[in-house]
Amino acid sequence: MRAIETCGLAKTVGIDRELFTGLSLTVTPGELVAITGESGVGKSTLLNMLAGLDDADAGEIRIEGVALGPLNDETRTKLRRERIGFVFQAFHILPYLTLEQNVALPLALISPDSAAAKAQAGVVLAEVGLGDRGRDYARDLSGGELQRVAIARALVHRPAVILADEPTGNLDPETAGRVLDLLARAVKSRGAAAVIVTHSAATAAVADRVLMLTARGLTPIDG
Ligand SMILES: Nc1ncnc2c1ncn2[C@@H]1O[C@H](COP(=O)(O)OP(=O)(O)OP(=O)(O)O)[C@@H](O)[C@H]1O
Repeated sequence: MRAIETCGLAKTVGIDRELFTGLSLTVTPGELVAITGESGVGKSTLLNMLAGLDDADAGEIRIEGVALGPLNDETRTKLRRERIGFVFQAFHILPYLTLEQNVALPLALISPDSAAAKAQAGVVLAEVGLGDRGRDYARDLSGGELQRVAIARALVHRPAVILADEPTGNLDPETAGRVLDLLARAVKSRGAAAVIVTHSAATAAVADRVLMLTARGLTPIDG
């Protein structure tokens, strides 16, 4: 089964500015794909489309075999909450919640069992090396630590697909390398499919494939 499958995607923004056409991408479980390309070419737009947050003008996106196009908003939101995890550059971690509460948030959207959610949050926090910090408030953490919390939160509901937009953009190279290793190991051990938008060579180094986005779609870059 393919975790992500797109075929002939096209996207126009504004009145008639065509970002790309004929874009095809297949990502299998356990595979980590890095997408690079010039500023403004449409990398973040493509991630939003893969998450069902933005519509394609042509072509189809399937997540675990389910086509996003025909789904109504409610079903799309359900699929996104249950099957997709996000990591953003700006973290989106809430400062006045504890790490445990931040990481448990995606589970709260799926199931009301808060004790189980807390336990599960503790397990992923340990996986990212923050097992003893669950009761600390997010506002007291460093940038690298916050990014690890963001990764834990993206993984906690065991999504089939992980989408990351410049996940190490704010970090120094050494911390960025450690965070990426961790993300790559988590993707592999869980058999998730990951798409990471990046300008960083360090991300490209942990990826199984690096693809360049241009107006004509995605082209492989030789490692
Ligand atoms: N809803 C919209 N209406 C008009 N223009 C848009 C819309 N969404 C995106 N764009 C434009 O589409 C282009 C692609 O944006 P996007 O953020 O996807 O680029 P990117 O490749 O991620 O860039 P960067 O590397 O700088 O983050 C930009 O020029 C942006 O201004």
